[in-house]
Amino acid sequence: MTSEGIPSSKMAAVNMLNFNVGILGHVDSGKTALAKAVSTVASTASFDKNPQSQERGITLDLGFSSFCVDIPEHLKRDDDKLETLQFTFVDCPGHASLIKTVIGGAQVIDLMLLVIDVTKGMQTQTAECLVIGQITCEKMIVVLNKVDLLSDVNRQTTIEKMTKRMLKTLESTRFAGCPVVAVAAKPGGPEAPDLEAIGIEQLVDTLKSCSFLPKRDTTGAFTYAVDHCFLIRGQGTVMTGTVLSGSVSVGDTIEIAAMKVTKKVKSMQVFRKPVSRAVQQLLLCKKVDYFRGVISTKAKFHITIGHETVMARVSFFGLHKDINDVEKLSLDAADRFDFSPEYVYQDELIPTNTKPCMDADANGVCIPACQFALLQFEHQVTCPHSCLVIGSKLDTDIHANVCRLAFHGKLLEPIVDPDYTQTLLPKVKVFKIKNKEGIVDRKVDEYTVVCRGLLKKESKIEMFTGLKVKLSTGEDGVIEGSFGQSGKFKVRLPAGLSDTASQLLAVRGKKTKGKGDSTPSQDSVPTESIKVLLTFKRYVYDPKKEMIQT
Ligand SMILES: Nc1nc2c(ncn2[C@@H]2O[C@H](COP(=O)(O)OP(=O)(O)OP(=O)(O)O)[C@@H](O)[C@H]2O)c(=O)[nH]1
Repeated sequence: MTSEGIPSSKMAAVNMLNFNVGILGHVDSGKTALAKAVSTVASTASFDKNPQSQERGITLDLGFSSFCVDIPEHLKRDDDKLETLQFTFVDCPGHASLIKTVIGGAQVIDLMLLVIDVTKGMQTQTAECLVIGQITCEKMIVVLNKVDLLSDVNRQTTIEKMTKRMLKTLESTRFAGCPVVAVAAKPGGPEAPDLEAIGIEQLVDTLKSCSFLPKRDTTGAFTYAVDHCFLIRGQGTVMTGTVLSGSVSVGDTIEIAAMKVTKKVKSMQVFRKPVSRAVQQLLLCKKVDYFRGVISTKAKFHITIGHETVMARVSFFGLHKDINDVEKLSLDAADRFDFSPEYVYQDELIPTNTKPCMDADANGVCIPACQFALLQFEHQVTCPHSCLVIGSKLDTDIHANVCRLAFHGKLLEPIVDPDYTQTLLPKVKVFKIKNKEGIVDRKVDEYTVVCRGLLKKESKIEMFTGLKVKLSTGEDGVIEGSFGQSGKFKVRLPAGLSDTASQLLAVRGKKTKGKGDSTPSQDSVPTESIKVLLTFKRYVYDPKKEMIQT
């Protein structure tokens, strides 16, 4: 197995620093044209080479390309020998239906180029890309493209107006005051193939000054997000992608978890140059979320981890105030959270606030405390430790003009299904405390009563066998097992029935006997019914389907 053209290229030579730049924006804003204008090296899947892309006239998957410059002064360190700065461009699709690919691509970027068609301004997917950028990367440059389409007379004023408008929009985001560069990536459009791009030099200068030393962590298990996979005759299977965590060297054996196979790494390349080692690339951030829909517990969301998007049921459970882990949301969005306060995380009872505790930061932006969530995936997904998790509602109508990204977070602890592997069992204890109430139906003897109304007819009573209950007359009991087929069950009372309970049950017995019916109906139940109360913990995730008594 070889890993050709690994774009985000960790692996570069020791004297080269790789910096990943995502190119995002609304469909047809000119992202691919910009990638082409600014790059000198193309990978296998760049510049819409995919025949389907050419047929449909839109970018369908991620395209990787690069160019190198001398290492800028501000990145030079006395103790290192960095000579070259390589910008790797990740050209993302712009069509609304391809947002999963954009989210996947954006998770490997350090800086985002937000491309805007200067004749159109902010469009729906521009806004969505801005949200993705806020979640995934640290810096942004706005690129106003197609300035050649503006008349000579109005060009400068239109660029200035659009720049002001963009900076106003970005004021409340982490990209406030970011650079705005005007370009024409492909002046004249498709009809003028030979015209030289305008403004690229200024863009390159801005890129150089905005570059920084990205955080790279080579520790932890090796996890690789594959974006393309194909066969090369004589070489075998080639996978291109990005290292999300850990590192890998030629000769290492890697596991492809989804296929349950292991393979040996034969060779690796970055933009066709052989390398011997690859390390992690991902930068983890948490940003503003503008989702306007309802985020309710137990609802299903599309969850994206790396390049994979899987449906999962999301259970929110409690609040935790940790200033380092704070997420900013508008009050409007935060108010729509449906919190379930009774959950417990690792034996610690979570505060029972029903609304997030609100703080305001220096700018008056409301900051709700962090929210724990349990994700139950519909099928297995490979998750690197502490990876970025983005939840979205991708079934929303793409013409609805709304943001589909709902929430984001960091993976805290994986819970592996024991059916898949015996090596890891759930460590996280997430359960809900449940109270159930029924009534004592009749006395069998001094130490046994039959109860009903607590469990449904179809409930598996054996799951409740052995759990402790309490009668409203004070006796403690233990569920012994089912009685008949209608949801009734026997309760054993180790200390026996109290006199009060015996009397109440005797009165009741007489009333029902008079009607000639050995099983009292609901109407014949006297008002003095004895209640049976059960309190237990139910796991939100419980592969063994255990009931745990509080
Ligand atoms: N006039 C003019 N046309 C441009 C410019 N840049 C791109 N175009 C044209 O705009 C159209 C879309 O360009 P692309 O680069 O494919 O746009 P894109 O944003 O990558 O498109 P998707 O990835 O499908 O969203 C093409 O016909 C380009 O020739 C420019 O600077 N000026």
